[in-house]
Amino acid sequence: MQRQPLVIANWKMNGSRQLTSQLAQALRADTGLLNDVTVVVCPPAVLLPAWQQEVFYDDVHLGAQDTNENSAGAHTGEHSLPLVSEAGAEYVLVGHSERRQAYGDSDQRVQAKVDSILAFAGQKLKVVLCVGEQEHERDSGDTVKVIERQLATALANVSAGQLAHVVVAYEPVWAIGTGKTASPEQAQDVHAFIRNWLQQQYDAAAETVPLLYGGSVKADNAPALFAESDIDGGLIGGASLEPEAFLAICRAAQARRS
Ligand SMILES: O=C[C@H](O)COP(=O)(O)O
Repeated sequence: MQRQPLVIANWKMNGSRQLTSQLAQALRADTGLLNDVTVVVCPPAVLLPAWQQEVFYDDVHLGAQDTNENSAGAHTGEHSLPLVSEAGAEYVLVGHSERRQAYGDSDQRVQAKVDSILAFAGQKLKVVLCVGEQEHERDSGDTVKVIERQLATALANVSAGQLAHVVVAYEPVWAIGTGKTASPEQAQDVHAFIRNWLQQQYDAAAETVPLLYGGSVKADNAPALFAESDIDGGLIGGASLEPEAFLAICRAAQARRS
């Protein structure tokens, strides 16, 4: 099955209004690219309104880096689904390793967030579920066990019908921001495992789920990663802050269509 390539920029706690204009202009200058590749930008939440002004043609899609599982209330510093949705987000990252490791996002909390996003306003938001093993878990041969646990918990309440609103991003923790990319073969092995696991749980619905690779993706390694059969695109951190590099990565994803 041909899935539309998908590339997501995760700016993390970086970026500015100026970079918003620069990246939006660079992306919009290549209209063919945006027809072939779904491009999503997840800036810090305070920059979503600036991005909303830049993408009035809906050619670039917006996402939030995280949300709280509650719809409102006394949660100082947090952002709710109604707030990020009103600010233009169509996608929400959930379970990024930086949230899991530094901000208390356990498997159970990730599950609660997934459930709240899919229940929100008639399923208008898409979940980008991040999974990945730490270096010591890979070294001890536990990669698949960790990924399976993360998938099984996060998707425990997700039906086959809801799967159309789910993207899975495989991000080996040891490859994030380190310059140590998984080899295309290592990444493809885990993506194939994820695809098979989804097929066992959801049958044919699993075929529609985009599987992204994240972890030190750059312009030079993207073509080989995106040439793998189960790597439908990428979740890009550092390189998404450099318009030329990010465009080159998007073009590497576009090549999947030829
Ligand atoms: O969300 C993005 C990932 O954490 C990858 O970050 P990176 O491209 O800087 O390694």
